[in-house]
Amino acid sequence: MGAPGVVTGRTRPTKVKKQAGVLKRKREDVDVEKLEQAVVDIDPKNDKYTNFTDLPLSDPTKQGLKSAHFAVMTDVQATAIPLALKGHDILGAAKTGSGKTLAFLIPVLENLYRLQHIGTDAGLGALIISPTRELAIQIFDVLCKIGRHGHMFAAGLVIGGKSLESERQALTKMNILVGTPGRLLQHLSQTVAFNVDDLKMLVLDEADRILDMGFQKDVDAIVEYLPKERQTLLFSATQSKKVSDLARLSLQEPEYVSVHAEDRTATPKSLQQNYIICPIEEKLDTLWSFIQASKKSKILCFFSSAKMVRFVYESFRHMQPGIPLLHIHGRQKQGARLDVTAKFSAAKASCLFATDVAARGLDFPAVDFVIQVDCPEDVDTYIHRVGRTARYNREGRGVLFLAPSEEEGMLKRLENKKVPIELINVRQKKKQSIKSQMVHMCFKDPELKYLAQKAFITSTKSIYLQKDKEIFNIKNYDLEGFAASMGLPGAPKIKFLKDDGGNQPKQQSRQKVEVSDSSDEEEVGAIKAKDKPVRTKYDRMFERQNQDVLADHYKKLVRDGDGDGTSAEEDDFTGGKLGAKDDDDFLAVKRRIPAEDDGTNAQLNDEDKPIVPGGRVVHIAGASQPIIIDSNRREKLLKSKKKLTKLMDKGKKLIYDEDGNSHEVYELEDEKAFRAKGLPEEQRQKFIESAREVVAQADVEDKATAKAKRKEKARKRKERERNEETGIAEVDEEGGVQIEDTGEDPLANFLADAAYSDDDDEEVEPQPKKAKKWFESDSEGDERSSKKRKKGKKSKGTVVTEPETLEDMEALAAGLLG
Ligand SMILES: Nc1ncnc2c1ncn2[C@@H]1O[C@H](COP(=O)(O)OP(=O)(O)OP(=O)(O)O)[C@@H](O)[C@H]1O
Repeated sequence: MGAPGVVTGRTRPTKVKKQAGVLKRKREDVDVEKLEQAVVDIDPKNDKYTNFTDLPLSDPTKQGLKSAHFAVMTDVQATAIPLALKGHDILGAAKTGSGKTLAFLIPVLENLYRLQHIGTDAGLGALIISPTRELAIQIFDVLCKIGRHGHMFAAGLVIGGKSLESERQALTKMNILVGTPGRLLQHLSQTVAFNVDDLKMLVLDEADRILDMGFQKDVDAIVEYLPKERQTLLFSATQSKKVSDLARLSLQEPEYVSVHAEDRTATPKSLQQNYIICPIEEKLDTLWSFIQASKKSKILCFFSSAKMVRFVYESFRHMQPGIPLLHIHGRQKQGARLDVTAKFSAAKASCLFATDVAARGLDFPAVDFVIQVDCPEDVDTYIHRVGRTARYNREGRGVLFLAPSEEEGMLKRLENKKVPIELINVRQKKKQSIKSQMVHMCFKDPELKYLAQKAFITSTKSIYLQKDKEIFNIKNYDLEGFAASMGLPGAPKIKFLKDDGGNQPKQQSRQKVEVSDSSDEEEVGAIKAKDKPVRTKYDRMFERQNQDVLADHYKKLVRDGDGDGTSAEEDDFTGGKLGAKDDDDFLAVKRRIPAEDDGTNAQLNDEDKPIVPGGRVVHIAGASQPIIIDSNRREKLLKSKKKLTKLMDKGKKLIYDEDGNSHEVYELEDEKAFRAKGLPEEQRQKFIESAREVVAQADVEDKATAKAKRKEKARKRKERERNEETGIAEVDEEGGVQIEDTGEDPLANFLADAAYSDDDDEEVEPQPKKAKKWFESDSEGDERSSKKRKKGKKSKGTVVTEPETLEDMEALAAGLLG
């Protein structure tokens, strides 16, 4: 078995090797005949198988199982493998972590082996479909693990992420393929050489998920390509015997392998399941406190939206929780998702925040706790989420957070599906409040605040869109409190339609939205893109709604025709987990773009009628020329404000003469008139002469003005000094010296004086340097105080005159001492 996309098998370059190959082939033929007989002899109803070695398996498979230390079969393996070896179609339902992967992989290897469906010419023999890329990779890894010891199949993984071309070349040589529905369908419809006519087996892991609404179309289309005569195996922890599904997949008399019916619980025995009552506004406090109390554990926390996952991850990370945090959701790039799964698998203590993209099938080793922070949409989702712990007889704990209004409905449903769960209480002593930290972080970091707003909206929206209204009723949640718990100053405005869900399109499962969202480029994107018209950022901008939920100014921007729609958030917001169609039904606030101001300024008038064949003429405000719309591309141009501005006339710069007539900046004179005035050189000289005279005259005027100004200033200065000398100065309340108000700003005076002081000429009278009197430095303070003393500060606001007579001096002294 080889690496993804690489054909494995042996090459035979030399004669000796060729002979060895022939011998080997013969030995295999003998082996195959024996095996065939042994399989015919199997009696699944009566025989009891315990170990893998009890089954008629090929040597390479036995070796592979042995080297991976798989010896004793699990219940589902012991029941399903014998039936599948005999070629039966199977509907397999067994608990999470019970070993379903081997229950279908072993029959795949064995049945193809016995048919000798091997080598590049044999074509595709088995197709294994998984709902997520991570799960497909995991299945492929197990296939390689047990198939690498002597099997010569070519096996490949088709999940996207690589170029179609490179996958295409390898694809045509594969015997076994593991893939996600979207990418597989893409190859089936586009890769001509991909031949599935001889397909022997089709396997659907997490079959209920693959057959539900999210993948329905893709899977039906894939099945159309496959031969009807084939063996089909369907496995899931939450499998049902839906007749419609059986018909869709042309199952023939399927064997129903249901292992958990016997012990009367739908979940593993080694799993301890509890729930706590936790109002929505206390979820973050409770989760934080829980993490603080379990820093040495491996914890997996589920949320209903990718934005919430991001918000909790980012905010908790800032608060340094003392345990490595990770996050995974469908909007991450494939590389990042794989990195996270690898890190969480390898970690001893870690906390992973996840959406339901990690709910199914993933086999993280030794997870201690699964915390369902947001209530799952249904019991099946609960079972898959909680099944990430307590796998293959190991112990594990699941804790479900239920809002008071969710309790009754959810418990009823869990009980109906045989899920044993008990109420526990949170120790109030251990509970910490992180509200103030959240507020502080959101205040300090606008990006986090914005993320909080988006997380609030998607979480609320996800509750609102739940189909099970008995459990989820948006009116029962304290949304203001919820927003406050996230550090937001108030709940972002979201208007729900009066029609409270009655007209909702039948709710798509949240998982589905998440998963299909996760695979923007690869899984579904390429196929679905075909059905949808191409939408540009500008299109999305005009279609966007409810923008005022996040920013009032944005609406204003759009009304002003100023938004360019290129904000980084745009994709995030419109491409969120819940699709644009949901937005229409969910949010009442529509962006209003008046027809006359719709951002295009294109006014279609009477002349819109086609006057040229195949086109119509449109006049654009501000453009001198009409444009002809004769193609879709041109039609789109009308919607693009940016492109339209290019068509508009550029403005002209004008100057106005004394009579108020406008002229262009450069106006060309009539040539005849110009020549009549004389030779160009003479005209130039004349012009220079006249300009020189004008400049000289202006110079004389300027000098006179400057001189007059200086004289005036000198006069004012003298006057001030005279005033001072005659004592028209006051001592202000603070004890500072204040000039009598002359109606001029002393600072302005000072600056003006300084400006002129540089170019003082002989006409300017010498300036006594007293200006600093009003703006002194610290050292000058002493001088001032001595002067004050000289003038005699008697009391605040009292005008004091210089003592002239002896009596005056005695009176001043008495005042100073008194
Ligand atoms: N016979 C076996 N002996 C020992 N370990 C086994 C055996 N079969 C499976 N396991 C181990 O049990 C774990 C769970 O197996 P697997 O992932 O196939 O479970 P599953 O039933 O597909 O779970 P889920 O429903 O969550 O997808 C794996 O780690 C696998 O290696």
